[in-house]
Amino acid sequence: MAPSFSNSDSLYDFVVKDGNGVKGLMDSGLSEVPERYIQPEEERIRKVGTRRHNVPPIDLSKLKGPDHKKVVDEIVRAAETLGFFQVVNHGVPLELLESLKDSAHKFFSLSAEEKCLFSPGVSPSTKVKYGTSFVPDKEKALEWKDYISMGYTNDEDALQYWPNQCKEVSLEYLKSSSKMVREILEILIENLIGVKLEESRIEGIIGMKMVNMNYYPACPNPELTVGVGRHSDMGTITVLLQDGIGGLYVKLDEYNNNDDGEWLEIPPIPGALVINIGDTLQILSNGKYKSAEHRVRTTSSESRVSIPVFTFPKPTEKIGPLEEIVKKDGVTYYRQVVFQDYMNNFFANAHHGKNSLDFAKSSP
Ligand SMILES: O=C(O)CCC(=O)C(=O)O
Ligand SMILES: [Fe+2]
Repeated sequence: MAPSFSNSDSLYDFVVKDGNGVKGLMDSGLSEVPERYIQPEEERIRKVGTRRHNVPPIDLSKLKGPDHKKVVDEIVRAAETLGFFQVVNHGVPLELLESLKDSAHKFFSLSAEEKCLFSPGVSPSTKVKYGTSFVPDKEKALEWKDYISMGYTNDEDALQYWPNQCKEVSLEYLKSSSKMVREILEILIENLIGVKLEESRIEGIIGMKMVNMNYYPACPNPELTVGVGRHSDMGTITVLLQDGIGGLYVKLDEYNNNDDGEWLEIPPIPGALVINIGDTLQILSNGKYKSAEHRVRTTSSESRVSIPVFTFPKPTEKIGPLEEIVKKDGVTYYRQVVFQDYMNNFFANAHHGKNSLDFAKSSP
């Protein structure tokens, strides 16, 4: 029998406080989404009529060969416009991508009690967190998503504190994708300032990493809910593995000659990884590279998983437009902020498009 939640508070307790998540809600036999998940009209995602992003994925293996310059240009162009692109021959083994998706399903099929061993305050590490939605206590409508977040400090801690179902594969994913992240970042920075940044500065910009596993249960009313509301990622570069279900959208704007703010679906491509530019890189580049506004639709038929690796600056790092580019531009659009402060502000608010960047904007 479907449970009845006498009021919104008992639902909130069941999903958020007791750690049942959206998965627990669906497993309890629900046939329609509770009020608390219903998005206002303007945030709902219509599947019908949306176009797909049909630019072919960038072949990273061609960086080592006669097409080097062409591939660099493709990466730069994507970072300057959409802030989103897909890559193949990225150096992350294809079998690993399959194992990652399997292990995400394994983790989320555990009982709530087992997953709650990673809830904040219970988890053996503050870097490992099981949760639901984004910041539930700040959101009017909750997001239709559960997640496990695994912050990286060192291999030993990862193997000790990350969940058994996914620790080995996640660590391997983080390591093999990091090489590509560095390569892409170096290309983007060199294009911007004409030279390579010193090692210590690069390290500051990519010094913190985290692997997340997102789980979006099949939803009885996908037209009323969102998996993730519109947002940009706060870090430098995000690498994302999505399964074959689809539902990830990126917003077009004036940089794409599209003033209407149309949303394009990023279609799943077997073996490809999605790359997106985060707020940090928009700030460092003084606005030249665009952090991408994106969101996720829910689906009625099957559950979906996605597995991002986020690369951030170290929390103590001061980020602001690179001096070299400010000199060239003669104007600075962002102020210097300590990355920990940027993060605190990011997590203090529900998802709301690219408003996260306002925190770092220079006063006029
Ligand atoms: O599930 C996806 O495709 C994207 C998830 C996402 O945007 C995020 O975790 O920041
Ligand atoms: Fe995101």
